[in-house]
Amino acid sequence: MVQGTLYIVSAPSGAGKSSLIQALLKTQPLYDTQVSISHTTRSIRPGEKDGEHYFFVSKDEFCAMIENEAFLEHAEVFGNYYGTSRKAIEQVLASGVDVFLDIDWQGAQQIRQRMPQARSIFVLPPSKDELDRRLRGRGQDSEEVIAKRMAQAVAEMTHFAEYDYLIVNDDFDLALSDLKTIIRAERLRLSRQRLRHDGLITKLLAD
Ligand SMILES: Nc1ncnc2c1ncn2[C@@H]1O[C@H](COP(=O)(O)OP(=O)(O)OP(=O)(O)O)[C@@H](O)[C@H]1O
Ligand SMILES: Nc1nc2c(ncn2[C@@H]2O[C@H](COP(=O)(O)O)[C@@H](O)[C@H]2O)c(=O)[nH]1
Repeated sequence: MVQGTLYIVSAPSGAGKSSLIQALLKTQPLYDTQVSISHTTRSIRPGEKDGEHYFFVSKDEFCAMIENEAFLEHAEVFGNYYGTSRKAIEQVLASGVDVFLDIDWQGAQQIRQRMPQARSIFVLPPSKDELDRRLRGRGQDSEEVIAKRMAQAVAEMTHFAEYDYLIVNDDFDLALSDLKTIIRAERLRLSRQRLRHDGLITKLLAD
């Protein structure tokens, strides 16, 4: 079985990374691509479901998971804790499915150290004004939370060069097409194709 590829997607809050990942998943079968569901201590937003958008846990539960080394990576973002379950990711990758992580730059650095084979994508907004408009347009965060996220946006964006790919999410369909192209190219990488088509290559090269 060829291992799935782990994709890290980061962006300043509101740039559209979750929307892009969700749109991509609609075009891919579940047996090919899945998104990781993180654990978080942040409060649940209207419309969010526990176990679907996040696993919403208390700080004590989160700390216990850190102690039990249950996270592949974890970080404090905008005053809340977020983490990626090690077991869930390892199981899905082992079954050959590609997994997307919607995580911040701190988590991305931890994953790169532990899994250098992971691929990473940074999503930029077309402008700061548009980022602000999208955060407000989403209508899910208070003024205080929006201000905190805008204040952190530049700090997040300074890490763009650490990523393998850069997508500017101005026109959504174009950005989605860029994301699909990246996935397609990664799947066509010689090393993966060789593993996948080992039998065929052996036959073709036989005398
Ligand atoms: N290309 C686009 N043009 C206009 N609006 C967009 C575009 N992409 C996303 N949006 C909208 O911007 C808002 C923020 O998008 P989204 O929630 O996907 O951002 P995010 O980067 O995942 O944020 P967070 O890190 O806070 O989870 C949403 O209302 C979404 O519909
Ligand atoms: N390091 C991690 N960052 C994560 C994880 N899950 C989400 N995030 C990032 O947090 C912010 C805010 O998300 P929101 O849902 O509260 O808007 C965003 O940048 C996410 O990418 C995680 O498991 N680890």
